[in-house]
Amino acid sequence: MLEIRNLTVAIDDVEVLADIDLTLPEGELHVLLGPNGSGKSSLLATILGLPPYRIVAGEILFDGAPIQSLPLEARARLGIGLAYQRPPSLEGVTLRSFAAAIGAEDRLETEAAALDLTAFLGRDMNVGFSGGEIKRWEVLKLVLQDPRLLLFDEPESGVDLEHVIAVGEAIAHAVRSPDREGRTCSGLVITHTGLILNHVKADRAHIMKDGRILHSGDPQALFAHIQTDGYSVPA
Ligand SMILES: Nc1ncnc2c1ncn2[C@@H]1O[C@H](COP(=O)(O)OP(=O)(O)OP(=O)(O)O)[C@@H](O)[C@H]1O
Repeated sequence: MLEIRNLTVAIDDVEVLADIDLTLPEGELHVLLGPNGSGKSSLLATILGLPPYRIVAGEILFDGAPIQSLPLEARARLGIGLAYQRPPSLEGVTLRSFAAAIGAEDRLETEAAALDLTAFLGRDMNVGFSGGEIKRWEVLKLVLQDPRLLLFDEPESGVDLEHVIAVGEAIAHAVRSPDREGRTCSGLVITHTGLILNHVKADRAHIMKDGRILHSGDPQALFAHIQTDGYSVPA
């Protein structure tokens, strides 16, 4: 579904990603691991086409076609969606009105209940939400958008241990179920804590460092390696 080849990306003249190669097949869920500032969020933002990231070299293929020249809106229409690390507040837009605006009212109650957000549906987006509530709504928002390629930037950070289960199950369900047109989805999830790995059966993990993919392999094995030996290449 997603193929990234030799991707180098800069902000102004500063390189933030270098020679990234990553293949995410249809139906798979991969995780990105790596220290602060290693380029994980930059990679997700570049896939979606967010500013200020500038592709210096390489290409991003979605369903075999290059998308790096397409504007963000066109990539979203192709079915690429991102749950942001730090989403903004939006006064005057309730969760219910957002769901109506994207034609997802029919699924709102069920999906909101799964993430324990039923009581929030009349509130303005993220206004006065706690840190964990913001992250749960961010996951729900992406689920409601029903993308084919789901990108999650630290979806469980700040989420309490009970609700991490709900977040993990919502991600697993969204990635492993077909979209509304019956097409297979894929997911890419950034995690520091690894908690999400207990609830999402990830197919592959990639360790990023200094803007590069250092190593790829089995998610549980790589996470265990990081806990003992840090972000290094396993022997
Ligand atoms: N808009 C920007 N302007 C300047 N520098 C930026 C910008 N966005 C990212 N960077 C820099 O690019 C590097 C990679 O940042 P990025 O957010 O991708 O890291 P990350 O791996 O997601 O980190 P974390 O785990 O802390 O979220 C960092 O050094 C960061 O300061």
